[in-house]
Amino acid sequence: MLDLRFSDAELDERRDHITNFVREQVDGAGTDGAVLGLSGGIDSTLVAHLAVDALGAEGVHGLVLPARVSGDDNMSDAERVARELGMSYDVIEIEPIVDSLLGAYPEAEGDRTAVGNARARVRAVLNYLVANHESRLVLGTGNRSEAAVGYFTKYGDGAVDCHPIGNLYKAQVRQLARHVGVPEDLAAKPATAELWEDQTDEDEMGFDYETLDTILVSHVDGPLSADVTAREHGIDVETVETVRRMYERSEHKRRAPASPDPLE
Ligand SMILES: Nc1ncnc2c1ncn2[C@@H]1O[C@H](COP(=O)(O)OP(=O)(O)OC[C@H]2O[C@@H]([n+]3cccc(C(=O)O)c3)[C@H](O)[C@@H]2O)[C@@H](O)[C@H]1O
Ligand SMILES: Nc1ncnc2c1ncn2[C@@H]1O[C@H](COP(=O)(O)OP(=O)(O)OP(=O)(O)O)[C@@H](O)[C@H]1O
Ligand SMILES: [Mg+2]
Repeated sequence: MLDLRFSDAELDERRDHITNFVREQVDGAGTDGAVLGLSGGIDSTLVAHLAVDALGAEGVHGLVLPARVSGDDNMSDAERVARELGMSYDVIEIEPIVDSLLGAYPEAEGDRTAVGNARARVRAVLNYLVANHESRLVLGTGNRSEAAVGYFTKYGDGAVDCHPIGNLYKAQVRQLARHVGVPEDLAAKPATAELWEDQTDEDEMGFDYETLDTILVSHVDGPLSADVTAREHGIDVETVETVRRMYERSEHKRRAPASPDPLE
């Protein structure tokens, strides 16, 4: 497997590059700061740290948005992040909103993916309620590994104004998080979307992030063929091809919606 970790000098450079990016996005939009969802996971925790670095604690508003399936430990970690960074935050239970959607369309009851994605979309609505009301930008927390395989909800956690860590692979997210002072228990946590009970990213995707990152860097974003990637890294060629297909099939999530070509 590839070791994607940055050198110490690169870590500082990356941190500065991202904090400058956040400042430029907020200033360029003429807004007064940023809002983001805090899940207690490593992606949102890292973005919160970088955003507070960039904008100061008063420039960042956190939303902790528990659902029925959210772990209490994750929600208390999310609050801990906001408190330790000194940023303002609200805790808003989203399940009554999800229940009301299902009351309006009961056919989706029990459909794990549809309901899970609705949770992510309810969070997006709340992020934008705050963004509109307080003149803030919504910060995305997606990284390159998730984006490449479409492992996010279209117009849910994907509905954001910019992606500060959008160029980082998951291993780099963990490393930069440790570098900026994210506590080790958060930096080491297994990734979970928490859209339904006991969900973990690696179980659902069917491979681990180390394998995913290696395939992305070598094959999907890099120059190696599927066969060479598999041989060089000791990965099944089927897994390499699965990742490639996930990348191709999720192209629509990374683009603006299509319209017909103009008539000649
Ligand atoms: N070719 C195409 N061109 C244009 N649009 C296309 C399309 N194919 C599907 N679509 C549309 O896209 C929809 C499917 O996309 P979507 O609604 O996103 O749904 P889908 O990709 O099925 O599910 C989201 C996945 O992301 C995972 N996730 C979500 C949120 C957070 C995280 C996390 O890591 O925290 C992970 C979740 O566990 C699940 O595996 C279809 O219902 C259709 O509306
Ligand atoms: N309970 C929640 N409250 C607020 N925001 C949430 C909640 N659950 C998810 N989100 C938002 O959706 C984003 C996507 O979730 P995702 O699981 O990919 O990231 P994460 O939890 O920060 O890190 P990890 O992938 O390691 O679990 C989160 O970063 C966060 O912004
Ligand atoms: Mg998570």
